[in-house]
Amino acid sequence: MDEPIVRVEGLSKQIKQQSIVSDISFSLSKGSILALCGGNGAGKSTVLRMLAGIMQPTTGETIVNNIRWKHNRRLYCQQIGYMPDDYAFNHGLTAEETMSFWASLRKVHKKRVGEVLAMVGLENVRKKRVTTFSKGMRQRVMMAQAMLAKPLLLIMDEPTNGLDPFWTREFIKLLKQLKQDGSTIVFSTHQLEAAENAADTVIFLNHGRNVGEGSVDSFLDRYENLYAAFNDCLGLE
Ligand SMILES: Nc1ncnc2c1ncn2[C@@H]1O[C@H](COP(=O)(O)OP(=O)(O)OP(=O)(O)O)[C@@H](O)[C@H]1O
Repeated sequence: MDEPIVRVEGLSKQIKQQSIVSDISFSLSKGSILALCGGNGAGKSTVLRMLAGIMQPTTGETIVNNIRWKHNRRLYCQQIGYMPDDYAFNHGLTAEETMSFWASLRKVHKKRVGEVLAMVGLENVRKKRVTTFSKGMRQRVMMAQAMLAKPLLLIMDEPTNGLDPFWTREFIKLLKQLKQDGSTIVFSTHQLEAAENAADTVIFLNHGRNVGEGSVDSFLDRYENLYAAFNDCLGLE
């Protein structure tokens, strides 16, 4: 493997003495796509929040582009675009105004707002208020904001939630395009078809632990699909 661009070492999170995430480690080379897969409450969002630098790990380290979160949080976060699994939009703002606000915070040229809205198919509704958008359209606004600053690492929490089949396919195409352009991507999902179609490697999480990992191709050599692989890793029928 090339020199990894992302390194996660022994990441754990405890909240009120409860173990939420235990000893997660992985590394990613530039231009690779990792899917974190698991059911509700498996710990996916918690891992992604720690990797995004918005939640402090109890133990372990995250390193992106050789920058340790512990050493330089600001510079670390500048390497990353993060799409959370939920977001409360400001009622009054249009899609374009919402994106322009984020663009100004990140010192991104306004021209990029139109580019990313076009990438997620929202340029025709850019003058409409985001609060009038469907769940899937709001997801696409959040994807667009994560891509604004052309981050080295794109982290997306449940990006296909609320997307219809057309936009799920478009999303997969978009990820492949971003990968070709050199982005490294980590996304979470409980939709294993999305992982199968979009990711290079997967980690299966259960109760905050890694219960299986490998390349999608290596799983598909051994199993009919990722569902069968996931069930086997969890010891299910
Ligand atoms: N701030 C918190 N305080 C207490 N428990 C928490 C907190 N955040 C997460 N948890 C618990 O940690 C576990 C993992 O949560 P997390 O949101 O990371 O899972 P997830 O895999 O993203 O789930 P989902 O697919 O339902 O979004 C859950 O049992 C959740 O209730």
